[in-house]
Amino acid sequence: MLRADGITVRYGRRTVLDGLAFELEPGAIVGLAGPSGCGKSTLARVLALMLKPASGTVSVDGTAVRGWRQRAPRALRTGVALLYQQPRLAVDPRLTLRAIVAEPCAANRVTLDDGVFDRVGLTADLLTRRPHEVSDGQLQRACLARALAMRPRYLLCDEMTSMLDASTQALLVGVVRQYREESGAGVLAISHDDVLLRRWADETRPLHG
Ligand SMILES: Nc1ncnc2c1ncn2[C@@H]1O[C@H](COP(=O)(O)OP(=O)(O)OP(=O)(O)O)[C@@H](O)[C@H]1O
Repeated sequence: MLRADGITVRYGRRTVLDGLAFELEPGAIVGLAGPSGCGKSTLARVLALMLKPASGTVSVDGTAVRGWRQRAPRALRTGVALLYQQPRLAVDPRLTLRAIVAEPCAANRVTLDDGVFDRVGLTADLLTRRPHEVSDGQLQRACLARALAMRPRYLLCDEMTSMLDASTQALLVGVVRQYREESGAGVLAISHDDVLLRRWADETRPLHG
């Protein structure tokens, strides 16, 4: 279980999350709904151990998180993956797509399973290109491959498909669902598109700060 309790986040004087509790069960795909600006991305960043809340606790499969960002223990940090709306902001523009996918595996001494490229539909000719030589959809496939290569126990998708055309959306959602079936990972899906969310998630929960 990926669990957050009593999470409060402030940006300056503004409180965005106020004592929020949230649970993501293994094997579940939970949609997160709420108006723009209510703190969905903020919660995703807290759950991914990338943003330290002003107060509150996060635990990953029963282990309480004590350090955040680079200070989070590797086993906790690599167990939770976060995918963003804009893949171009999430990659090093100098690297090839293959290197982008391989980087976290190398840093964490995880063997890269080449099957991950097939899984997201990245062909060999795309893997030698750099981000400016591919489309947003192709780059987002690489970001998903990079996340899945680490076999996360929880996958947090923050508007992962919002910038993409319908067929790439469907492909990526299908890949995530299949990964969930095989691995029993828990998935959090954040999207403005209610229709997509209903199709994608087993249940949708409102965000109450
Ligand atoms: N780094 C930051 N510094 C200051 N304010 C921020 C920061 N990040 C987010 N905010 C503000 O906090 C509030 C919550 O932002 P957040 O991105 O979590 O909301 P959201 O529900 O994901 O919104 P959207 O659906 O529009 O993506 C917003 O008002 C936003 O402007």
